[in-house]
Amino acid sequence: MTVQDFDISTHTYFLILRVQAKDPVSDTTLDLGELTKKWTFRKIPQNQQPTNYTTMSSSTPTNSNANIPLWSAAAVGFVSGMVYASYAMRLRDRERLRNACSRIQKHLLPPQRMALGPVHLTARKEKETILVVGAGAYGTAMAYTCAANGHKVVMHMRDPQQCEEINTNCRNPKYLSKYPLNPNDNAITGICTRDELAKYLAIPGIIVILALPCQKTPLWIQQHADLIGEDVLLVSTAKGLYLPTQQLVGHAILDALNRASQPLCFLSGPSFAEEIVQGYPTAVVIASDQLYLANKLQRIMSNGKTFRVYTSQDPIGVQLGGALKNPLAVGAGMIAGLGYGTNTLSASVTRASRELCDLAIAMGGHPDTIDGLSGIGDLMLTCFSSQSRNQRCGTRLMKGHAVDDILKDYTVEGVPTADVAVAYADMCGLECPIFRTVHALIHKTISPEQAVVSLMGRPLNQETTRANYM
Ligand SMILES: NC(=O)c1ccc[n+]([C@@H]2O[C@H](COP(=O)([O-])OP(=O)(O)OC[C@H]3O[C@@H](n4cnc5c(N)ncnc54)[C@H](O)[C@@H]3O)[C@@H](O)[C@H]2O)c1
Ligand SMILES: O=P(O)(O)OC[C@H](O)CO
Repeated sequence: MTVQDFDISTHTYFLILRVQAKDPVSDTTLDLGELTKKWTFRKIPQNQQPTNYTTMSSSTPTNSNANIPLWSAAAVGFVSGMVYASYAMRLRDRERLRNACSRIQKHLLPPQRMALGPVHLTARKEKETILVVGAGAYGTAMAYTCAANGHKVVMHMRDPQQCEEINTNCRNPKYLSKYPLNPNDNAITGICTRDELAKYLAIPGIIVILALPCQKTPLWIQQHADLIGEDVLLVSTAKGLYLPTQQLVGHAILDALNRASQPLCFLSGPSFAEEIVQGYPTAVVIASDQLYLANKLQRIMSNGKTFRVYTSQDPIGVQLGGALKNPLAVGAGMIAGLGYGTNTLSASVTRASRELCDLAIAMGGHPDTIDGLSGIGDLMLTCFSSQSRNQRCGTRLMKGHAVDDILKDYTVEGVPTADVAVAYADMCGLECPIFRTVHALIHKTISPEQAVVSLMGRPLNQETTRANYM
């Protein structure tokens, strides 16, 4: 941040401020705004002075009087803001930088703030290399989003034919095949061999988006741990709880790497893959213990029009919200499969949201996170839309389809996650009647008729009583 120039004459003060800062992540200079007007500081009679800010005016100086104390106050404001901003930059914290810039702006009158313009941390300009692991529906949507923003995107998949098709015809033959994979003329490359994977994973600064089903993610990581450097940024999009060890997927990834830490982010929120590619405005959240990692991905993936990324420093809550909504969406589908109507669905989703909050908070999530995109937001999306595979699975189960047949047709994270959710509820001493009923219906330990009686016939109580605790 630099003061380019200022000039003080007896009656008039000319300020030309250019406000810049260095982005610690991209190492580029960010333009935060510019004050190019000539400001005149004039003395206002005591009884006309506003109480809480320094008065300046951009009118041409005529009879205005010099007012050194006012200028001093403004200068102190700017300098304190700059000191705070340089401190923020040392901390590599863009939020603090934003706050520092707001502090500077507080010393300006509203029209002057408008002249300066809003404080924008401009979008990252450099292009990244991004490796998307998994060429399913969500991997394709993630690759598309990153490629549309101009990044170099490579998708890794197991199937050589699928890979060939992507590289020759620019389409994923298995998922979202209607959409050409060259948004903004930036073609996505397919790779399928371990050697190619090793080559890309060795690129300094490579970002790896993991778009595999939750139950497959730790195994893939374990098989490729030797290729994944300790500074490779991993972004998990899996929305599930890992059944073999009953872990959050992040913990399972670290165990699979056999490392205590790794740059790791979690992307979650209400986002059907196809709607992303269709360009329907979509908002997601990316969480990391290290906020700067989430901030970095926020700038890489957001596009200002159709894809908006929020950041979070609650990776536990974001993982729990995205995973636990899935068995509840299976339950919503069961209601449709049993032929019930909107009363039943609305009541069930409302009570399900209470269970989701109670369980996620008991397991370490933050309440605000569960109220957000990765909790209630995604619960709404999947419970109310038959686009949801979890929702469709519930409907098919109630129509007599076998769960194994459904799982052969498509990924349903809610099925294995229901088992872990019930284990978590036991560990926390939570009643969670909807989770338990969905789990029992999936495993056919109760009939649909018994399920209705067990939910509707529970002891009567107040709506807001935290009766969920056993
Ligand atoms: N589809 C969506 O709209 C959506 C939205 C948000 C989040 N998600 C989450 O993203 C994750 C992936 O879901 P999806 O919809 O892309 O699933 P999908 O079934 O469409 O695709 C999964 C892909 O993973 C590949 N795969 C499976 N096992 C593998 C292994 N062992 N090694 C390598 N590749 C393997 C499959 O071949 C397939 O290409 C899930 O956790 C899901 O909840 C999906
Ligand atoms: O199709 P589903 O049920 O796996 O849901 C996909 C995503 O989780 C929606 O955000």
